[in-house]
Amino acid sequence: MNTEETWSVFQLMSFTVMFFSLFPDVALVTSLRDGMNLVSYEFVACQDLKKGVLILSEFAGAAQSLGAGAILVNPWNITEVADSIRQALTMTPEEREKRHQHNFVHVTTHTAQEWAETFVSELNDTVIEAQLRTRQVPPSLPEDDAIRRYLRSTNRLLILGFNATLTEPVDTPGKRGDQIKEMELKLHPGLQEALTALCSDRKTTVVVLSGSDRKALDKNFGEYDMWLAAEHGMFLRLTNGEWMTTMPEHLNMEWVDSVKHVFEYFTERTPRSHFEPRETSLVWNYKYADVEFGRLQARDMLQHLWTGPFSNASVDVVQGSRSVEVRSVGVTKGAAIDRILGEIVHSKSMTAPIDYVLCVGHFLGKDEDVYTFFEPELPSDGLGAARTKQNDGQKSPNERRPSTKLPTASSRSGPKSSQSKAQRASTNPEKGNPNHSCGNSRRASAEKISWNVLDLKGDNYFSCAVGRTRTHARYQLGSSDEVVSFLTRLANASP
Ligand SMILES: O=P(O)(O)OC[C@H]1O[C@H](O[C@H]2O[C@H](CO)[C@@H](O)[C@H](O)[C@H]2O)[C@H](O)[C@@H](O)[C@@H]1O
Repeated sequence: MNTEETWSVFQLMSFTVMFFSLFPDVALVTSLRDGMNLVSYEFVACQDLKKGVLILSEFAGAAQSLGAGAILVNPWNITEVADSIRQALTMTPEEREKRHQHNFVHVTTHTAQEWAETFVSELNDTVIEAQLRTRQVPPSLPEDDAIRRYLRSTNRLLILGFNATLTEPVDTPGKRGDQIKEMELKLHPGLQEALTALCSDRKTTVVVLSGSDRKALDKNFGEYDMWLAAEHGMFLRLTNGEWMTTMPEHLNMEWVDSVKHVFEYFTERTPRSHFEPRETSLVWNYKYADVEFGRLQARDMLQHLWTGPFSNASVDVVQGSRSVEVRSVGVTKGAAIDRILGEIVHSKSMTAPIDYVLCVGHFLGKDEDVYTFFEPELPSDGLGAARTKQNDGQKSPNERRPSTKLPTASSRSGPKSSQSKAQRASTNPEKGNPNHSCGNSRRASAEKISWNVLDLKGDNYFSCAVGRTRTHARYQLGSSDEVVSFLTRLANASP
């Protein structure tokens, strides 16, 4: 482009901005096909004063991002277009303001910089996914070695997932019908004895770290002497204590109502699917539905979500093999474990390092960060090098397990812990039940613990994925039945 051409483009842009800012009450974009339609964005950007209304063809690419504030029309439908013009011209100032505000936030936050960052982040996600695909299937959990090392250690930590780790397999013959009826997660009946024994061992700390809500964990594990970490670790309690929150500060939950609405819509239209509302995430689950239909519905649902509720929200969408989960950015098991560990060490007044960690779960990809948290070295295949969107606002990979010197109530207010918040849990899952009344999460002790909290000597760490072969875990087990059998062996081996 020569100087003259550059100047003409500049003049044209200035003219567009001036024109859009001063004159129109309404912009009517009726393209029959359109890649994006930049004019719509320019129009929105210029409406700070006039709050003009955008009528936008549903065939324009911009409809996906500005659809929430614009009036969307099918340009072939002349009556609809005419109606929308009337609607726009007679719209109340409040409605104009609300619609404008929604789109203005989108235009001003989705900048070129943001686009570039998202692009790189998604590229990284793709690399990680590809690496996971080609990653070798990890070997089976070496049970004998895991038991031998367990017996030799003196301060052990067992981190157990719940769903599909400690529950009965869905496909157990004769059990499927029951599961469909109840849709509720239930502890595998074969586990009670082993769990009781493991939990009552003074050298062992057991944590159930689950995406489930507090109520589900209370119901299934309330009688054991263990730690419960609900909602991917956002809520924590010792079973004889009260729930506390480990939630990062400023967790944005404004998206919840609109996503709920879409989930309810799809639940009604997908037989045997169900929707699990939690406090920090929402899950639409189609594991009992027709899988093919469920997948089609999930795809359709995601399109709805991206064009509507997600357009301005800072959320992570985690697609499971039979579920769609939406969480605020920053809600992962790996992000929470640091804070959980801090609380455990503090509460137990530990004076010796944890010398054995077993971490077993059927965790979603985003939660696999809990496996890598305890790795003494970051993976050398580059998996740890990518900073993905899910990590935004959390630790960078190189900080992934920095806290071997863990923490005190006071040291936890350092740079990393400044994201966590000691506060009373905001909502009581069982209203009216005094046993669940929310408690103060952290004792404000000034005492400092400056020894290494973890001393796993490399080999005293067993991360194990259940029913998954594409994983960052070191080992795998086929199903929760195998978990039951292993935990039973572990419990029986202890003196
Ligand atoms: O957090 P947990 O209690 O240990 O459970 C692990 C996850 O279970 C659920 O996801 C799993 O089942 C889904 C179908 O029901 C499947 O789509 C997904 O791939 C599985 O990982 C649950 O939806 C997650 O929130 C749990 O974290």
